[in-house]
Amino acid sequence: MDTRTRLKALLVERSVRLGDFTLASGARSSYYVDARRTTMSAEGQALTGKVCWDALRASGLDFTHVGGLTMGADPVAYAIARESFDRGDPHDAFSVRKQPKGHGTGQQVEGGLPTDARCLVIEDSMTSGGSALKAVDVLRDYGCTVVGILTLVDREEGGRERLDEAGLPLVAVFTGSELLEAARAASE
Ligand SMILES: O=P(O)(O)OC[C@H]1O[C@H](OP(=O)(O)OP(=O)(O)O)[C@H](O)[C@@H]1O
Ligand SMILES: O=C(O)c1cc(=O)[nH]c(=O)[nH]1
Repeated sequence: MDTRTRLKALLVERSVRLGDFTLASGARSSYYVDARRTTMSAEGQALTGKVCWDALRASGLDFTHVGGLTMGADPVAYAIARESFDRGDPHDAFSVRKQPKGHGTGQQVEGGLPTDARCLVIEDSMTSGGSALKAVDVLRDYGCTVVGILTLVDREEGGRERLDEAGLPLVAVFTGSELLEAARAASE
């Protein structure tokens, strides 16, 4: 089985839930992708790094660093950074806090991101695109350039259109509908 197929199987098995859920945007949904249950697993870390790194290299996007709004983005970004090192082309990761830290350094961007970085913003699961765009705003205020977005799962609920309007290219590894279809087939 190739790595993308195995990662999809892991997402279907560990992350896709059918039911009634309230989303970050406030919208309701009949399914939820708890990507963390895949991306934080040992096998999921390895697969996420490989599949996302290949997708980014195929995209042609020119970036120096990867990261997004904590916490869903974190294990995806760290897996990509690790994979980039293993492939001999290291790209460091960073995390964007939802709020600046209330003590210590008071930082909102963690990981030692240089202000001349070309950032690739990471999402685990994108719905409205609001979380990705929040990370973009914080990174631009910090001084960085944002060159695009990668999401492990695009739920196809307006995020791509909002990013298009903002002039930001989106790389989506899986769609919500393909995961949902596989989950429904598996439960039959
Ligand atoms: O495209 P959007 O409408 O913004 O929704 C997607 C966001 O929702 C989830 O995060 P959540 O806010 O649940 O927080 P978490 O990452 O801290 O778990 C997910 O990790 C995305 O970041
Ligand atoms: O929109 C969201 O909040 C959301 C949807 C989803 O499928 N998974 C997730 O972690 N967040």
